[in-house]
Amino acid sequence: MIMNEEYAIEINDLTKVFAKQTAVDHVSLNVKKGEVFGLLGPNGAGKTTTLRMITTLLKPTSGSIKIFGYDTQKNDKLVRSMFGLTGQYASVDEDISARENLMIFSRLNGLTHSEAKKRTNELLEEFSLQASADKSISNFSGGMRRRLDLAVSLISRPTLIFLDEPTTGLDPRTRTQMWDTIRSLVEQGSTIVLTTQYLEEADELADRIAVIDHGKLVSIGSPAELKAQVGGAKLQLELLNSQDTTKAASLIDDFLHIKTQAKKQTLTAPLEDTKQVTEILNKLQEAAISIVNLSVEQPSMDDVFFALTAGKN
Ligand SMILES: Nc1ncnc2c1ncn2[C@@H]1O[C@H](COP(=O)(O)OP(=O)(O)OP(=O)(O)O)[C@@H](O)[C@H]1O
Repeated sequence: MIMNEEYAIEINDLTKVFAKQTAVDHVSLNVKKGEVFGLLGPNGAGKTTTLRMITTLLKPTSGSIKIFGYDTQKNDKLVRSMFGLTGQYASVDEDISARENLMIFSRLNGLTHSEAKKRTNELLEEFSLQASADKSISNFSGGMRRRLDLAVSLISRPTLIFLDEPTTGLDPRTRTQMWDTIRSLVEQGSTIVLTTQYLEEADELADRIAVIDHGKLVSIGSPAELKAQVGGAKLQLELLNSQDTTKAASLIDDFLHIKTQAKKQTLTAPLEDTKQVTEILNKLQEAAISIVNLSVEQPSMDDVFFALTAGKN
């Protein structure tokens, strides 16, 4: 079997049709080894369905998926031993403690009793769950519960980890802690695929993002590349005197070779490079035009998302 050394996952023309509805529509993408890959999309976009197919929980209608070079439909058992999965399907037992859950899942993963005990202690420590290790998890907070879910999925030290909406429903502080945990997994060399509805989360964590809408891959790239697709930074200048507006606009037009937008004494112009700001300020100063306010706005992931999915929802 020829294995592509670069990719952890290769998805080719993947489609899932439920009854009449196409949940995933001819999606092709590759996930590189060692990267954090984000599947981003609104509710019902097809993220979970895609993840369930990659992780062999759901059979594709058509298309193929390879994990570390192995076809998931032909080698499902082998492939399943290659990754950890956590999120919407985690099935830890509510009535017993975190320690007992970790012990049970360790034994299910084939560890001996003493290995299971050792791994359980390591994971309780790594996920800061020692203090509550012996309490019933029905008393756990959402954040503790997520950490336990993640700990369970890491028992076998998988190098490929799937996280389905890892921070949905968590408060901002717990969400930040979860991000730190995810980053530390990346430092240890794991490849991570996560789904999220949060633009900010994708921006914070992902090396590359696939934007999915109505089952289709709308765009793929690094956060910076996606932002560049909707245009670069914008300069906004507020002039002291409104009678300078026309002159200032034409100075900037000549320099940037674009049409500056003017609204009263506020001018807005797209920038190719933020270094252009200094020269614009110099030119305005030479022309004795005073400004009272200046801002350079970078496009946000929100801008990207709305631009890419505009008119489709
Ligand atoms: N088992 C199923 N049977 C029928 N339709 C389904 C099934 N699972 C998902 N769907 C439909 O497929 C579409 C995609 O759903 P999916 O759960 O993959 O979206 P999602 O992007 O993960 O959304 P969310 O953020 O809400 O989890 C939705 O319209 C959903 O109703």
